[in-house]
Amino acid sequence: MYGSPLSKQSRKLLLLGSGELGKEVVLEAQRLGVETVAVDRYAGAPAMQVAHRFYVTDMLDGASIRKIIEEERPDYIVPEIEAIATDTLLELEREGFNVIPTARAAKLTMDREGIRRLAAETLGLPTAPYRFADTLDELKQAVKELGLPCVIKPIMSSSGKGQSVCRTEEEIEACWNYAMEGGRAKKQRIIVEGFISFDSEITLLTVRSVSGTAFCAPIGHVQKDGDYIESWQPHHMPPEQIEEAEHIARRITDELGGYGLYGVELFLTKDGVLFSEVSPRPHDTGMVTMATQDLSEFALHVRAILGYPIPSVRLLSPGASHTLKADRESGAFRIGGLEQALAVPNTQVRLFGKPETKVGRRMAVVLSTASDVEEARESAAKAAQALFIRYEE
Ligand SMILES: Nc1ncnc2c1ncn2[C@@H]1O[C@H](COP(=O)(O)OP(=O)(O)OP(=O)(O)O)[C@@H](O)[C@H]1O
Ligand SMILES: NCC(=O)N[C@@H]1O[C@H](COP(=O)([O-])[O-])[C@@H](O)[C@H]1O
Ligand SMILES: [Mg+2]
Repeated sequence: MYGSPLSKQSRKLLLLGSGELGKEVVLEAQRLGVETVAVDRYAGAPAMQVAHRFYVTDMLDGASIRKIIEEERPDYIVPEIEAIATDTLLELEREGFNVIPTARAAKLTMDREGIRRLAAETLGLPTAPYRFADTLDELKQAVKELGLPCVIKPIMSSSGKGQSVCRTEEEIEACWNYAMEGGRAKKQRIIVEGFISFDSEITLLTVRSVSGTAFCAPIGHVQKDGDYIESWQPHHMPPEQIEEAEHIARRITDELGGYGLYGVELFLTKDGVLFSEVSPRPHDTGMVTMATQDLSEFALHVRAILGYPIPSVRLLSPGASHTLKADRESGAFRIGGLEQALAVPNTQVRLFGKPETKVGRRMAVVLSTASDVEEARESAAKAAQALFIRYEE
């Protein structure tokens, strides 16, 4: 029970991170009459454009996020990106604030080491073989132990930033330098993983609510340079493989706990399903659910957070998503081609409204439905190809 936004009786949700995923969380929260506050490192972030209020700050600065939270006193603190001062979240939780899904989940998933050690070493879930390295020499040793090719990633990064595949010994140093530049935080540690030649990879959206744990239909996706290009739902899997995937997702999300939606990333291989990583929040590949499900991943996240029941999740139609990415840096640009893109049947376009482009930055997504996944993928790809960015500086 709560009153209207901006009243004394309101229910308040504060987002840490205000990108395209947060924008949808804010919209869903507002549908349920919740007051929303968006925080991110730059002004004009997508979720800020739709929230009741916003703050611009460095989210790795614990004192600064504490100040905002103490002033706002939100009912729910909802992390939307990995790189946040999570020790401050742990303290705030101890002081009685509600961090979604939990401060520990945010802390463990912020760095690849925390979540990988928990999944592989504590829970015994199958993963790619891995090592950690703090120096170039340690990296060389790790590569020797794991063999080539291998995948090198900063422990704190997302959307493939700083990530590369190392194929020869000569490439090790370049991969190291790339990882040093790409990490979000100042921390220099990296993870090296054995390269997995998977048949396909999926995200299993898993929602924990008062109604228990529910799984969405598996979402297949294709990634390029560590970042997602297209996704589709459902990804066809034999029932035993779905069971294996759900078993892994349940183990890791039960361990992390709390209420909210998780995106469990899994590799499907000939030797079984491997755990890759987990987001304790809506997942980029899950944007497809805005077209395919009765309740999108964002609606599910908000319902779970507010403590409302989720008796069922229905897949209404097969569907696909396809991203539009920028290829240079600019603060003056227009996105065109919507006339052609929207002429594709059963297709929608979401422009995120980011104020600047950067090389590889995701600016929009196309969502298509069809009677089967293949057709939906074709429609989404066709519409995405029709979209373009015209740079004016
Ligand atoms: N060990 C591996 N073997 C083969 N491919 C891999 C491996 N690790 C990662 N990849 C590929 O790179 C993609 C991105 O990796 P990962 O999910 O770890 O990075 P990320 O930066 O956290 O991405 P995001 O934030 O978008 O989830 C994976 O989805 C997969 O396609
Ligand atoms: N894979 C994680 C992911 O997709 N996160 C989404 O991208 C935004 C950052 O985008 P930006 O780097 O373009 O600002 C985040 O705020 C979140 O919405
Ligand atoms: Mg990932």
